[in-house]
Amino acid sequence: MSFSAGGPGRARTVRVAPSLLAADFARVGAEVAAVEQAGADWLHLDVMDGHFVPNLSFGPQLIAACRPLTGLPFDVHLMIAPVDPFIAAFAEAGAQHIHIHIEAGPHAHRSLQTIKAHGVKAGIALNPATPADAVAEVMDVADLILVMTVNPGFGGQRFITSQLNKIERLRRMADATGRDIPILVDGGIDATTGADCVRAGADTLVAGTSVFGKQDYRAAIDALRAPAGIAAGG
Ligand SMILES: O=C(CO)[C@H](O)[C@H](O)COP(=O)(O)O
Repeated sequence: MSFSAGGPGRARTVRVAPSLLAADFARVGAEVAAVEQAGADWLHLDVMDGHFVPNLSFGPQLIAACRPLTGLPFDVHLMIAPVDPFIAAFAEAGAQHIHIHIEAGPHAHRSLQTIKAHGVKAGIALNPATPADAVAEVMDVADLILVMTVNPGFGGQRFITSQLNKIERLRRMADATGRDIPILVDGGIDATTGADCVRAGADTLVAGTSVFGKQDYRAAIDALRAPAGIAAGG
């Protein structure tokens, strides 16, 4: 079946953003280069603090070390609280996008403004238990929306189907702004769940296991894009 990404009546480009969390950390530079060669659109970088989420990953030093290795936009997902003291460090490390969680508080609107003041696109992320309406009052400053389709903290989890309705609602809210606001989905994304998300209104598929867990990264990225029948994004 072929369909337009981004919901009914809207033709959008589908992007694939491999999540470095699932890469071989002993070969991180080579992994970054490999997904760029394989046709990734963005590189997704998951930062975890062991407090906002029950896991640790990496910080701005690793992101800065990867920055010279690739031309891919760095899509940095901060699963940390508090967030404000660290925004400058991630901007300076070379992020093109920084997502913060609406649940991380306490002043998400200010945090998004701070990200933008650094010349970086500001994304708002929602956990699965958080309703779409929770981000209504930050839509004026959000450049991107990141819908967690698993509970954050770990790769390799099962996609939570109830998030599809939320993606539809968020697509309507994003379109109502009159601005082009990408909607990312993150967690348990493969060719099947990714296609469901694109039908619901998402346009950017964050994928860890379904890219780095495969032998052939190009085939994996192509398989994620294929159900939408749409070419690589910008
Ligand atoms: O944010 C994340 C976890 O908090 C990861 O980006 C996400 O889980 C992707 O991993 P996978 O595709 O393996 O589910």
